[in-house]
Formats: sequence, structure tokens, C-alpha cells
Amino acid sequence: MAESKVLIGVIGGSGLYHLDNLKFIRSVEVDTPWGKPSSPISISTLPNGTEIAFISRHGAHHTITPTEVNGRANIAALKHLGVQAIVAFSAVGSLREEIAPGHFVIPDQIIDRTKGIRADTFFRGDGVVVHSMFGDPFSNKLNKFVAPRVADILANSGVKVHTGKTVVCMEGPAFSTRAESLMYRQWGGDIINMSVIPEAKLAREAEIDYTLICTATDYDAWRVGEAPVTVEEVVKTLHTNAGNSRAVAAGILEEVALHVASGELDEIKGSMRFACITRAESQSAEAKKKYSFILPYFE
Ligand SMILES: CSC[C@H]1O[C@H](OP(=O)(O)O)[C@H](O)[C@@H]1O
Ligand SMILES: Nc1ncnc2[nH]cnc12
Repeated sequence: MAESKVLIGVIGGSGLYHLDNLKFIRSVEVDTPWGKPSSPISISTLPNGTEIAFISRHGAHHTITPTEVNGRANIAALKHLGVQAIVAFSAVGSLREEIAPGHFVIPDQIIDRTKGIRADTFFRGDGVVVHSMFGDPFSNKLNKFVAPRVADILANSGVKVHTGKTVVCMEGPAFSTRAESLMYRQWGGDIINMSVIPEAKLAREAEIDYTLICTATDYDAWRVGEAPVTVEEVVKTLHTNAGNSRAVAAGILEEVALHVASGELDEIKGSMRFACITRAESQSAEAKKKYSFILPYFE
């Protein structure tokens, strides 16, 4: 793994294709055993010199569908650069009246409604069987650290920040039917996107602490008497939301990096040590080499 001072990765979603309020330093092309990331990784610095690695989830020009995002390459590339914590951003639909378009949400649970067509694990096809722990799919410590800071930054703009919510991840690309949207509410879903799975699972497998900062763009399809969500509606709020997300990134990342560097926010590191049920002597040399790209136990 690369010796690096890039401890923090940022994944930008719809509307957030660059962090142009940070100082751009260089662009890095990383090839991983799982292919190339969605975009070249741009390294920028914060005023104190902290380096941040940024990937645009759907590509710099939004050419990659949610289903086709190569989550494995994105996460592996960040880990290979030395990233220990990811702050990801996502545009979401709201399944609750109180979460209005423009509001921020930092969820702590996920309901997976993807259709099994995304590569959602690093460990498939190589004869190495690994079961990661995913009961708490986000890093609780990182969530707790980030939430009040995001709220502080947005306080003056009147943007509300919600925590303790559940995100439903659907396959897409079509939005939900009204019946599905109503069902997700009954299941306890609060917001909906098409991105958090497999990103959160892969971050866990790569032992990267992961938090998702969501920005609501619409009320999906559950509201009786209101038109269901369209891309036009989503795009209306994307610009404002992206501006707020950039302000949030610039405002929190220095502190996040300091606390990640001190080990204070560590929650996931070491969690994969005993997650592999296949004994080392039964693993092929090729598989070990491949996995050592993201995890030291395979070296
Ligand atoms: C453009 S609406 C649907 C699209 O927006 C969200 O993208 P991201 O999570 O990358 O911000 C959602 O997950 C869908 O992919
Ligand atoms: N209503 C919605 N459903 C799924 N993903 C979304 N991203 C933004 N709005 C969404």
C-alpha cells in the first residue's frame, strides 16, 4: 500500500463532480485489480495542507449509471492511496414530510433493495470466503463526529440536518412506483438513493470508515395528490445542494483528518482480520496478491 498523507477520501454524487473550493494539486490515475475508478482521483489541499482524494461517483460528466458504478475500483483505489476514512455525498429522495428538499441527512442504517447485479464484494470468484460485519453499516464514530459540525456550518443558511435515519438503496435507474415508495415508508425508510450499496459494503471490506452525507432533492412518489419525482425536479435543487456540500466539505475535513490521524475515530480498522473463513494455506498466491492491494492480512 502506498505511503501517503491522503487519509481522507471524498466521493461526490449527483451534482457534486468536483471540490473546486479546495486547492487542486494533482490528478492521479489508479489501476486496481478490479479496474479503473469512476474518474481520475483529484488530490486537493485544505488551508492547513491536509490532502483530500476526490472521486466523482458517476464520472466527471455523469456518464456512469448507479448500477454501473465500479464501486470496487473506487474503494480499492482510495484504500491503495492510504485513505482511512471516506466522506461520501449523495442526492436522495425524501420518504418523510419533515425531510424537505434542501435538507441534509446523515443516515445510520440501510435497507438494500438493489437487485444482485452489482459487484458488492471484493471476495468472489477467487476461492476466498469472507463475511464482513455490517450490522452498523456506517462508522458510528465518524457519523457522530461529522453531524454536529455539518449542522454548525449550515446553521446560518437555515438548512436542517437530520440524523438517525434509514436510507433505502434501490437499483434504478427508473425511480420507484408509488406503491414501492409507500412500502419503503412502512418498512421504516426515511430517504432513498441508488448509490449507498455496494459503496458502504466495500468500504467496510477495505476497512475504511465510511459516512454518507445526503442532500434531499425531492419527495419521491409517496405523496398522494403530488406528482412523483422527475429528474427535472431533482436537478432544481442539485445546484444549491452541491454548493452547500462543498461548504460542508471545506468546513469539516481538516478536523476529520486530524481526528482520523490520531486514531480517535477508528472503528473499522482490524475488523477484517478474522472475517476470512478460508485458511491461508488454502488461498492461492494470486488471490493473496490481489487482496493485499486493499488489506495487509493477505500480504
Ligand atoms: C439524479 S437522481 C438519481 C441519482 O441521484 C443519486 O446519485 P448520488 O447518490 O450519486 O448522488 C441517486 O443515488 C441516484 O443515483
Ligand atoms: N427519489 C429518488 N429515488 C432514488 N434516488 C434518488 N436520488 C434523488 N432522488 C431520488
